[in-house]
Amino acid sequence: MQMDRLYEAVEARGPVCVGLDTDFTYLPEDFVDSALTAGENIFRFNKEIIEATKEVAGCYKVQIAYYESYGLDGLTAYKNTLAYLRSRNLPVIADVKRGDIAKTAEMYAKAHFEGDFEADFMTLAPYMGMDSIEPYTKYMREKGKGVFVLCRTSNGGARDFEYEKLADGRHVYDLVGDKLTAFGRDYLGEHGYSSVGLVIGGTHIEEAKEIRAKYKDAFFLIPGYGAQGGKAEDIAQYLSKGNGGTVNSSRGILLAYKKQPGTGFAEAAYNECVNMKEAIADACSKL
Ligand SMILES: O=C(O)c1cc(=O)[nH]c(=O)n1[C@@H]1O[C@H](COP(=O)(O)O)[C@@H](O)[C@H]1O
Repeated sequence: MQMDRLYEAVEARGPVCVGLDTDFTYLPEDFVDSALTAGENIFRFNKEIIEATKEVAGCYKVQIAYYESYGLDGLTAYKNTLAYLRSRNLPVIADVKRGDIAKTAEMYAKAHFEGDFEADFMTLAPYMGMDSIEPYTKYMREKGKGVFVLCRTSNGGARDFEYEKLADGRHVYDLVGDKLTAFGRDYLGEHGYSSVGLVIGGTHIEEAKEIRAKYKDAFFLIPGYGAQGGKAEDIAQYLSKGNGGTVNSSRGILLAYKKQPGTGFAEAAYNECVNMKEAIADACSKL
């Protein structure tokens, strides 16, 4: 089961999730091979980032928009990046944020859990309701796949809908978390975490302790570290003994070389992962 595998990867290598949100403009000029396409260069860059960070990252998240924006060339880079990660036995989250009626969701599940774009996990948006989530369970049962459902996101706009209060006093994000964790209880793994995980942004911390305590069996995907301002001491509160979640940083890792003059991008990415991992471990030890 992939959620058990992710738990074990975090236990072995730490909670850092390297976000491969690779825009062509992030590539150092002297790295770009002008004989190759944008997608081919992006894939070359990703391979170096993966090789440099694979001992210090629990998993990888590949944001599909960065690849779609380069058309078929970008999607080839997306496919190659997923295949490369899977061939090295590194857990990979397809950040595709899907959400649609059940029949269409069946196709999204097929698109991202088998074939050219097969990943171990995918991100989902819950707005259309539980029948838009249900079709993914076929792949949880048959192939052990997992999903991360947006619950309380890292952006400022989280306040527009997710923080709205219901008549019973709960936030809309509480409703999402309560429903999804109840639903996920049929898919618990041996480490106590369900194949249905939640996306909990690391930038809002008011209710961190409450959220962690309430959703004990939900593994969290925690974006917002670094470029969006999330700090290790805040994020640590969403983890449970340093596990139970994976902390994403994309620009902070891919562009680390710009803050480390004289250091190549792959080594700078490694350094950033190590700093992040140590800062989170230190913050966890102080809780
Ligand atoms: O689902 C996500 O991954 C996600 C949810 C959320 O609440 N906030 C958020 O930033 N993300 C993603 O996490 C990554 C954050 O990137 P950086 O801000 O560059 O570290 C991007 O791929 C976002 O699409």
